[in-house]
This record gives sequence, C-alpha cells and structure tokens, in this order.
Amino acid sequence: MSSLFDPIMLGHATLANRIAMAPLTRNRSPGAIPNDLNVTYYEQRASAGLIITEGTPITQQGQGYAQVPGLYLPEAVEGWKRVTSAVHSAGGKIAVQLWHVGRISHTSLQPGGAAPVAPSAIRAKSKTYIINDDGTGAFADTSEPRALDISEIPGILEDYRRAARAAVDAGFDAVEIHAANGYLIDQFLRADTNHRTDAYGGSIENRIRFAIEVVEAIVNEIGADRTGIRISPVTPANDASDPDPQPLFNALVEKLASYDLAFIHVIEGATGGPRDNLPFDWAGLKAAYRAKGGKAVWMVNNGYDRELAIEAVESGRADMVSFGKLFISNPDLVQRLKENAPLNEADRNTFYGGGAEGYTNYPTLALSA
Ligand SMILES: C=C(C(=O)O)c1ccccc1
Repeated sequence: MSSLFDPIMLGHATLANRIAMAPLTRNRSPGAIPNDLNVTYYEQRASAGLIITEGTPITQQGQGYAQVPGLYLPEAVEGWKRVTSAVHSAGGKIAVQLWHVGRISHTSLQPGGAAPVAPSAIRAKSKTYIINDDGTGAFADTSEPRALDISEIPGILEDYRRAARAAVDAGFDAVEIHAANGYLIDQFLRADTNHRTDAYGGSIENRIRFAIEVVEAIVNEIGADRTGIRISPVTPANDASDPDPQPLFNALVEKLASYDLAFIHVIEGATGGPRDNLPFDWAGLKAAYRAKGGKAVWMVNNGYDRELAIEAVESGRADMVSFGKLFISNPDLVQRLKENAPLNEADRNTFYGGGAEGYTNYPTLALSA
C-alpha cells in the first residue's frame, strides 16, 4: 500500500513524495518575464514532490491574464532557467503548465488589440485580469472571440511544440498541457463551446482531435516521459460546459493511453468549488484509461485535505494529489502534512497581482516556532 509521502517515478524523474503543487495564477511577472520574486516563491515550495507552475502562455495570442509569465520571449526562457535552477538546487522537481487561453482573454492583451481566438465565435460569460491605463489591475469581461480558421491550427500546434522545446531548454523536468478550465483545448472538447462543422467539431472523435494533436506535437518534440496533461471534465470554470462529459472524457483518456504520458492531472468537480457539482464516475475515468494500457501517474485535485489525500493514495484511487491554495499559504506544506501540523490560512486579497505580501512572506513551521 502506497503512502502520500512515498517517492514515485514520474517519467524518468524520481519525485520525493506524491504531493504536487497545483498550477496557481498569481499575476506577478510584468512583461511576461519571470523575475527574482518568482524565483523565491518557487524555491520556497521545492519540497513538493512536483511543482507545476502557474499557467504559462505559449504565445501572446495564448495570453489571457495580465502579468503572467510566458514561454515565448527569450528573456522569459532566461527567467525560467533561474527558477528551475533554484528549485533543483533545493532538491525539487518542476513542470511548466503550457497554456493557451483561447476565448478567455481581452483585446488589450492580444497582439494588436485583436479579438481572442476560439473554436467558435461564442463569447464566454467570464472575466479576466487586465491592467487599466492608470496601472491598476482589475477583472474585466472577456472579449468577443473570433473562430479559428482550420488553416490556423497547424500554426498553434507549432506554437505548442516550440514552447515545449523552450521548456526543456529552460530546465523544466516536464510540461503539463493545460486542457482544463474552459481554456482553448477545453473549448474544443466541450460541445457547448465548439460548434465547428469541420474535422474539429461535432462528434466526440472530432472534438478531442485538437487535444490529441497538441499531445502528439509535444510528445514528438520532448518525449512522452516529460509530458502530462490537465483535464477538468465537469468544471463550469470560464463558462465551460458539455451536455454529456462522461463519454467525452472517457474517449479522451482512452486515446491518451496510447501515448505513454508521464501524468494525467484530473480536477474532480468544479475548480476551486464543490467536488460533486455534477455526477461523474471518476473511478470509471481512471479505469477506462488503465484498460487501454495507460500507465501515467494519476494525479487528482480539488478540495483535498490531509485525510482525503492520504486515503486517495492508500486506496489506490490516485497516485498523487495536487494542492493549490494550501501551497499559497504553506510553502512547507509537505512537512506540515507529514506532521499533521497547523496550516496557515491564505489571504484571498493577495492571490492576484502585487508583490511579496501574500506571495513569499508566508511563514514556515520553523519560523513559526
Ligand atoms: C490558470 C488558471 C486556471 O487554470 O483556471 C487561472 C487563471 C486565473 C485565475 C485562476 C486560475
């Protein structure tokens, strides 16, 4: 029987434990370039078995929130090199989340003030974080997107490939393809955001096509053992929805099983919300993946506490558990979970934007003693 605190192989990497730091957007990288504060933040959390960085846009077109770090500028790759080097020096492992937001963006963030792109021209009932003319940050309604022409898709696949190569050049141990939370890949997957009538729309096979082509582009560039993917079958995040998610996501993971990926990261329920917002067979999803020969580490997320995480791994329901908010306020979360020590509360007012306050100034157990 495995424990949450046992090591685990993820691709060729040996992780010290089965606790992952989930991707957390913090909006603290002006100019889309990782900075010294980001280095400190990730270094502080290096005791996680695996850190998965905040969403990291593959291009400016893929950017939907102000001041998030990208992987499309040479200076950004240099900045990420300092992050990965610090995490590795502290004994940690780190993956970068490759992100294209699709329609969850704002014209002020897009190249030339253009409309964001999406599978179909359907505006999201959602908001994104922008910087106003006076320099203040604020959440604003997402802009009306335009539908991608099928001729544009190979270019976006090339953007993913290039970003995956840049990630390896920057020293990351793996990449996580962001296919969750109503962003571009998820917009292709869900019938309510994908009204295409070409080879990327309509049937389940067509709607999973783009996700699979992204996986293929990245696996062919950096290898399956350094590639993971994040999915969120029933989340309503960013106005995502599908009338029948079980067959859709079972078909997706069955297709993924043939790529020998390093990990599958599953958000169970509504992201950051109820775990039972919609009926879904989570064990059935994993069983469908394993039945097709899928061997990837099965990582689960959303609302896990110490007891539920320990049970998930000991029962074999999951191989790893990722924590988001708890890592914001507890840089030494692994030690605290091991010792069943008190946890710092996170300050929601400093989640997005700002500086060290609520980012790098949370105390460790040692400092609290
Ligand atoms: C990257 C995000 C996601 O995966 O939902 C995100 C972005 C902004 C705020 C919260 C979360």
